[in-house]
Amino acid sequence: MEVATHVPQASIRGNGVRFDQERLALEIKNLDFFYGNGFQGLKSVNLGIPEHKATAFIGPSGCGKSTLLRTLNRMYSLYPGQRAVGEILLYGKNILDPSVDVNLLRAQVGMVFQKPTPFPMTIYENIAFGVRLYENLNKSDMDDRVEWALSKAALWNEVKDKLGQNGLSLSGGQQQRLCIARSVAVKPSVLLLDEPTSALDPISTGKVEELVHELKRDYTIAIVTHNMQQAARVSDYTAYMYLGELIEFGSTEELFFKPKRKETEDYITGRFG
Ligand SMILES: Nc1ncnc2c1ncn2[C@@H]1O[C@H](COP(=O)(O)OP(=O)(O)OP(=O)(O)O)[C@@H](O)[C@H]1O
Repeated sequence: MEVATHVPQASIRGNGVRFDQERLALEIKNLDFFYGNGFQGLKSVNLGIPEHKATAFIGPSGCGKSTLLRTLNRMYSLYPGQRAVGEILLYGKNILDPSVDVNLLRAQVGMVFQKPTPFPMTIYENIAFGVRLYENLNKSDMDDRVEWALSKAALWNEVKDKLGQNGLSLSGGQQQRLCIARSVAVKPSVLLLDEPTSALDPISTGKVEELVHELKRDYTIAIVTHNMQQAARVSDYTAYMYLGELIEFGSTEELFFKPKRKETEDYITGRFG
């Protein structure tokens, strides 16, 4: 796979933001998205997502946050008639190219959904099942991988004595961390989190937020959230969207404290949305 080089000094990405010396995991170029009924969900989105950072997508309900996230591993292509036009470069390779193997893509770009979705199988199998699709590990290596993934998702200590129990027997917050472990187990480079805490209690939410901080050391994270405080807590960069357009993108601090666009300021300050 082609590897993107460091972005040159003062290069411009995503509505004017500068990424001095940031390496981009994903570059979205002139992206339009159409639902099966012809509705245009994204309009000419240009955005660079820096490697090993957390980037939040915020904006009012229906602005296209989830639509954008679902283009990044072509999740939309499970639905007939939906199409993305433009380019999404993952380390320089266009994932919208029809020759891309979407199963391999989804291992490289993992996704965690709003509601925890463990498989109805044991905790161990929840992790091992996905790994077996891509790798042929012996029992001892698979045991190590399961422990590694559960540790990465800060769940190992809570489940190490009950790996044979059904994943659905865990609490909601534990189930969500199990889903994160399942994505991590296949060693992705990017993790997409679609409102990962909206079904969780505050303590579980805090654990998942802490996890985002830990995980971005090894993975690039894109997170959709309707909660601005959460975006401010977990992300390094924030994209504000409205009606399918990317209105403003910048460091989270700048976007929240010194937004460049009036629309962003109105949303952040609660005058709109
Ligand atoms: N399957 C679909 N067919 C047609 N239009 C759709 C479909 N799914 C979503 N949309 C429309 O696309 C737009 C963007 O939806 P999307 O789910 O990306 O918004 P969002 O910003 O994630 O919203 P929320 O915060 O409410 O989850 C909305 O106007 C929505 O009605």
